[in-house]
Amino acid sequence: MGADRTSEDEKTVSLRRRLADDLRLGRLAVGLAWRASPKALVGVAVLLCAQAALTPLQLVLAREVVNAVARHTPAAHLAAAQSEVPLVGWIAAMAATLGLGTLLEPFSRTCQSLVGDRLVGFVTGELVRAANRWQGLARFEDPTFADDLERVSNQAARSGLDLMAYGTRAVLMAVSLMALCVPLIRLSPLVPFLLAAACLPLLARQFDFQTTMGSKLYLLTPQARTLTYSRDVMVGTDGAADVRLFGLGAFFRRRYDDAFASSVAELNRLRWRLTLPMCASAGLAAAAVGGVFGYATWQVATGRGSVGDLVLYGGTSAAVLSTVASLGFHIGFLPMVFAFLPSLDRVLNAPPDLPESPDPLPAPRPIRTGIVFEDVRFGYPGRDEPVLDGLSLHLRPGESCALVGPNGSGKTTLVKLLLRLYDPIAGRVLLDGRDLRDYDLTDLRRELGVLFQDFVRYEFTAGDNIGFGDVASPDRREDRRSHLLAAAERAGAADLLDRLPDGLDTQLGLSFGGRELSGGEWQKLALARAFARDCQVLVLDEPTASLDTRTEYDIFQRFAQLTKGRTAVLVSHRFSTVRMADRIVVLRAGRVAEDGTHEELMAAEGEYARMYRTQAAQYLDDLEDSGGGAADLDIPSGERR
Ligand SMILES: Nc1ncnc2c1ncn2[C@@H]1O[C@H](COP(=O)(O)OP(=O)(O)OP(=O)(O)O)[C@@H](O)[C@H]1O
Repeated sequence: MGADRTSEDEKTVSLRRRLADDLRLGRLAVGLAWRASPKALVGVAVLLCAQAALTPLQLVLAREVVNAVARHTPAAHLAAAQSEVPLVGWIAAMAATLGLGTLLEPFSRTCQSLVGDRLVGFVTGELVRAANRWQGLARFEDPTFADDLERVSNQAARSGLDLMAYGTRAVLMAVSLMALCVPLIRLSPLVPFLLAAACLPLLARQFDFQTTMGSKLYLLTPQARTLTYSRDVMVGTDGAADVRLFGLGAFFRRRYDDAFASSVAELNRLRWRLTLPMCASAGLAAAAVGGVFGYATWQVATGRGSVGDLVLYGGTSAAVLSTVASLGFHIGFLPMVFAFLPSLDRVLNAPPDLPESPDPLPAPRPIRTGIVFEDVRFGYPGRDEPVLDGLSLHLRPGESCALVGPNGSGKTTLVKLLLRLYDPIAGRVLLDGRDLRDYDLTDLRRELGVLFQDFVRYEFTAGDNIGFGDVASPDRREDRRSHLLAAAERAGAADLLDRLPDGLDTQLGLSFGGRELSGGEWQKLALARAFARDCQVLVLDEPTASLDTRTEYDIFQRFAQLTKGRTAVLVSHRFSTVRMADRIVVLRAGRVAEDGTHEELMAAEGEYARMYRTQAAQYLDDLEDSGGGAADLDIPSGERR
């Protein structure tokens, strides 16, 4: 007995919590709609109320018209009847309500579209605002969060309006159902109850249909994302060449069709499973309405009611049936909206993904003691083994350090920790002796310039592609163009700008009819972007991978000057590039395996020396072909082939 009561109490508490949660989510969604478009939202609510009030009003007016006409039959009295004020008044009122109904419908739809469009724009704005607050990468790489983002973009964005519109309609329909029952009481007090009993199963089935379909759609989000991904591979520019050259079109099409068919088949199975019992319930409700109409006809025929009453009872019963049917749909839609609201909540109210210090320090300027990795351990979520495991390294200010190591040894991961795109699982990354987590992240990032291996090709102007490295101070720089040109010059992109029809103002990329660049040309602009930043730490991940040997050689010649006064971290497999650095660090198994100058590592005859010799031979061949020379590179004869 006591246990039963405890479980009942628990149920009540959990129900209360759910209700409180749903209320909070509802407030969030409607609040967004309100902030997006308050006036139009009020307009929608008023119009919906007016529309809902019209149906019972029209039925009452119809009864009055018919009764007034019936009072004047036979036909000889009709002319007199038409001149009567009440009849004319009823007809005019009836016509007015019909006209108003016709008028309100498009008006109401337009208002809803207006709120809908504004709401989608507003929620997207909020989404971008929220995304800008997330400073790390982990959240963007989490597939569960990606599902939430998909739901917000597709289903949840309009939820505030949907809740408002469907909720208001449902309430008004319930009120109008009650209003419709009033005249039926006159027919017999039992009639509304019998009708309600016969219509309830239909209401329940409609509700069940909507909620079950809503949950299914929610669960199918990962499949929907897979479909979108496959579609993008097939019709997007990224996969266009591969798909054609490897003949992948039919293959992907089949995979897409299969995945699509299996999702749709699941939905259809469910639809049919829910529709058949719904039809049975609808049949029961229709039979009840028919019964009421038959009973009303018998009453009128036996002199216990007017012809107008017959119209009223018949119309009312039919209106009850159609109202119940759409009430089920409207109420059922609400849990479907609620199913997607937690995603909206999780996305818009996601806490900061990287812990923020309550009292953050400004980034040091200048950096005095440098950057220290102190026994750092880091692994990506979902992977058992760590990528970095007990890594320790000191990057001194003003020093350039190259990271080398086999694929997957953690070079890029290390620089991402340095840029605080992730936090270590154990150990610390220190800047001037303080944990990176103690600094104001925005301020810290101002001191970091970066060129990633998979740099972004912005389909904007060439000037934007460079200037995005320095958006913090575009207005302060009066000499912005010369600043961008100087960055381009340092990255070896000056010739490229000369060749572009509008120089810095040339639109790039094919999506908007701009000029397409080669991989190396894009990389030069990305390098210029990194150089455009007035920062103290420069991170260059494979900066010369796509550059021709000549350009790489030029950069090599000026590297010390380009990184002067900055701490530079260089990740590269090209030993010609690696040699530019003051110091070289070899990573293996998540730790520092070798550390020293080029000469020291060559003398140590370790893995670095072996890899360098293998590559130097090939590089020298390339350089001779492009007009450079081994002498320029200062490669001692002992290091050559
Ligand atoms: N975002 C990520 N999520 C999960 N695992 C990742 C992620 N990025 C990298 N990894 C894994 O971490 C390991 C180290 O990757 P990282 O990119 O740091 O290596 P790298 O030394 O820079 O390699 P490369 O020389 O090929 O550029 C790899 O095994 C990779 O699969």
